[in-house]
Amino acid sequence: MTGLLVVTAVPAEAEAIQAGLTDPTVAVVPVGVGPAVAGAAAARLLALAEGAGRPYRGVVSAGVAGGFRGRVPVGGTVLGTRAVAADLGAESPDGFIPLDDLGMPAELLGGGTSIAVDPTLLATLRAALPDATVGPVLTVNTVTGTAASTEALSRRHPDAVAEAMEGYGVAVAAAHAGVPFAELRTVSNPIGPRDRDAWRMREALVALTAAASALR
Ligand SMILES: O=C(O)c1cccc(C(=O)CC[C@H]2O[C@@H](n3cnc4c(=O)[nH]cnc43)[C@H](O)[C@@H]2O)c1
Repeated sequence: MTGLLVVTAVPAEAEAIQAGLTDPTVAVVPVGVGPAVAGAAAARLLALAEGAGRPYRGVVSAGVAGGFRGRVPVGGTVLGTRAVAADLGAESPDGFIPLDDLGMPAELLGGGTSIAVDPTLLATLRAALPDATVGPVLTVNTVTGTAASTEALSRRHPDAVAEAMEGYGVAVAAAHAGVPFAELRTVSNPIGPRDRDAWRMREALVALTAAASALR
């Protein structure tokens, strides 16, 4: 059994985590932006490790995220309880319909559009990061950038704390491989009308380095 696999979207996130790691068995790999590429890459890494007889004991989707105002501050740390595919479904004049509600056979939905993180992995991370905000993390294909879509997303997911673009893809890969999954994020920007000046990437990367010692 090897250590944890931590997948990030971009190298800057991987480097920030690497800088704060205390456990040498943790592997950190940048795999790309978005749920499709992150899920495909994570699935391959998990399968290669399993095939080599050294399966990872868990996989963590980590990196920066947008935070829902009033739920988590910019610079704050988030631990996901569920990875939610927030835009996987259909639009209708009456609003968004999640894929689970569209009558798909259950076996074609993998873990559904909301996948719970592993409780043991989450408990370990919570113990090491007691100040982290804990709650569902949405996975989106498009960064939310208008007041209307922020309001709609917030109404549909009143308990969600953050949105990012990879968690659900990695969670599906983990579920297929039978490997525990978790999500660790630090907040680079508030979710809302697009305002690049409000992004605090450096602050979020520093927070990622500080949180990295929890990955063990
Ligand atoms: O809009 C831009 O100009 C822009 C410039 C650089 C990067 C981006 C991104 O969209 C980065 C997405 C990347 O970071 C995560 N992330 C961070 N904040 C959010 C968010 O509010 N909503 C969704 N994803 C976010 C995400 O996981 C990606 O890996 C944009």
